Amino acid sequence: MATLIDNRYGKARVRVLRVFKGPNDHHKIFDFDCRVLLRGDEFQETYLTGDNSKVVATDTMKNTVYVIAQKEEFKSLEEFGIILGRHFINTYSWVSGVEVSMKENMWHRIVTSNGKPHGHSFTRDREVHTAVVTSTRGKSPVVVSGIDDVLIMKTTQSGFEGFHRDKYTSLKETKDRVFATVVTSNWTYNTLDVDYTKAYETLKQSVFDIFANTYSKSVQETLFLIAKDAIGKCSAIEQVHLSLPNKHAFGFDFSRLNIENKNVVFQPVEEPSGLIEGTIKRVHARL
Ligand SMILES: O=c1[nH]c(=O)c2[nH]c(=O)[nH]c2[nH]1
Repeated sequence: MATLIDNRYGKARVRVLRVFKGPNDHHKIFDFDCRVLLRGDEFQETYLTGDNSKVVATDTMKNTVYVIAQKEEFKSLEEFGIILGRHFINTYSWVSGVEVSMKENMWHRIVTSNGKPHGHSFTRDREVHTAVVTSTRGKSPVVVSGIDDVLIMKTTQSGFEGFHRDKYTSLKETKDRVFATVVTSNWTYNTLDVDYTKAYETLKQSVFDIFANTYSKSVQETLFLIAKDAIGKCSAIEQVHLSLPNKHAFGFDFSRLNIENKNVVFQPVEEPSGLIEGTIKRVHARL
């Protein structure tokens, strides 16, 4: 005997570039990858008997992404995910839930030699904006926003001292090291009335401000301070998860060559890296 205990299905890696065209060729773009998954008891039938009568073809789901992207006005990926989830729930009475997961490539306006950000020419680095919108029939959608692949490095004002030592410890204490990481974060909200773009920018600015302006006693301490700063600055953010690999760049060992180490030449090491993670939640004041 075998029984189906869970299922969901849909289309993944639907690539969309949506251009909102304003006056004077001033455009706003959303370049993203979208995954839509449907849930519903009646979808069990196709797994159990091959009866497809209630199956919304994944091809239809893919087409729907493009139709909604063209038809609707949205100011953020999060808003797009909410609209798309609502569409599936309203259109198919047997759909009980929809999960829309998106990854947006973050393009920035090219600044030409006149010093002004260009209206419709863009450049991008690795930064990715993520959003997962979970819609359940009869409930409010749940939004989780995130940021991935932001590379940052500081070349001083970072140390690591006073850590536990035992017979397996060889690491030296330092007050002055290179700190490089690739930021991955996601966060939840305590309200449905959110300016998602502003929340994203606030979180990113907290990463930059704390990282750049605060002496780091450990990656762990920096992680907590970033999340605390973002929670303090954006009242809609309820909880922040951060994942910070410690991309080591060790000082080269000049002693073997009898040459003075001036702490200006380092050996970046791809593997292994430290991996520091934490989840920080808002503490609500008791009334
Ligand atoms: O900031 C750090 N935290 C650690 O836990 C750790 N462990 C390590 O070897 N180096 C570091 N650096």
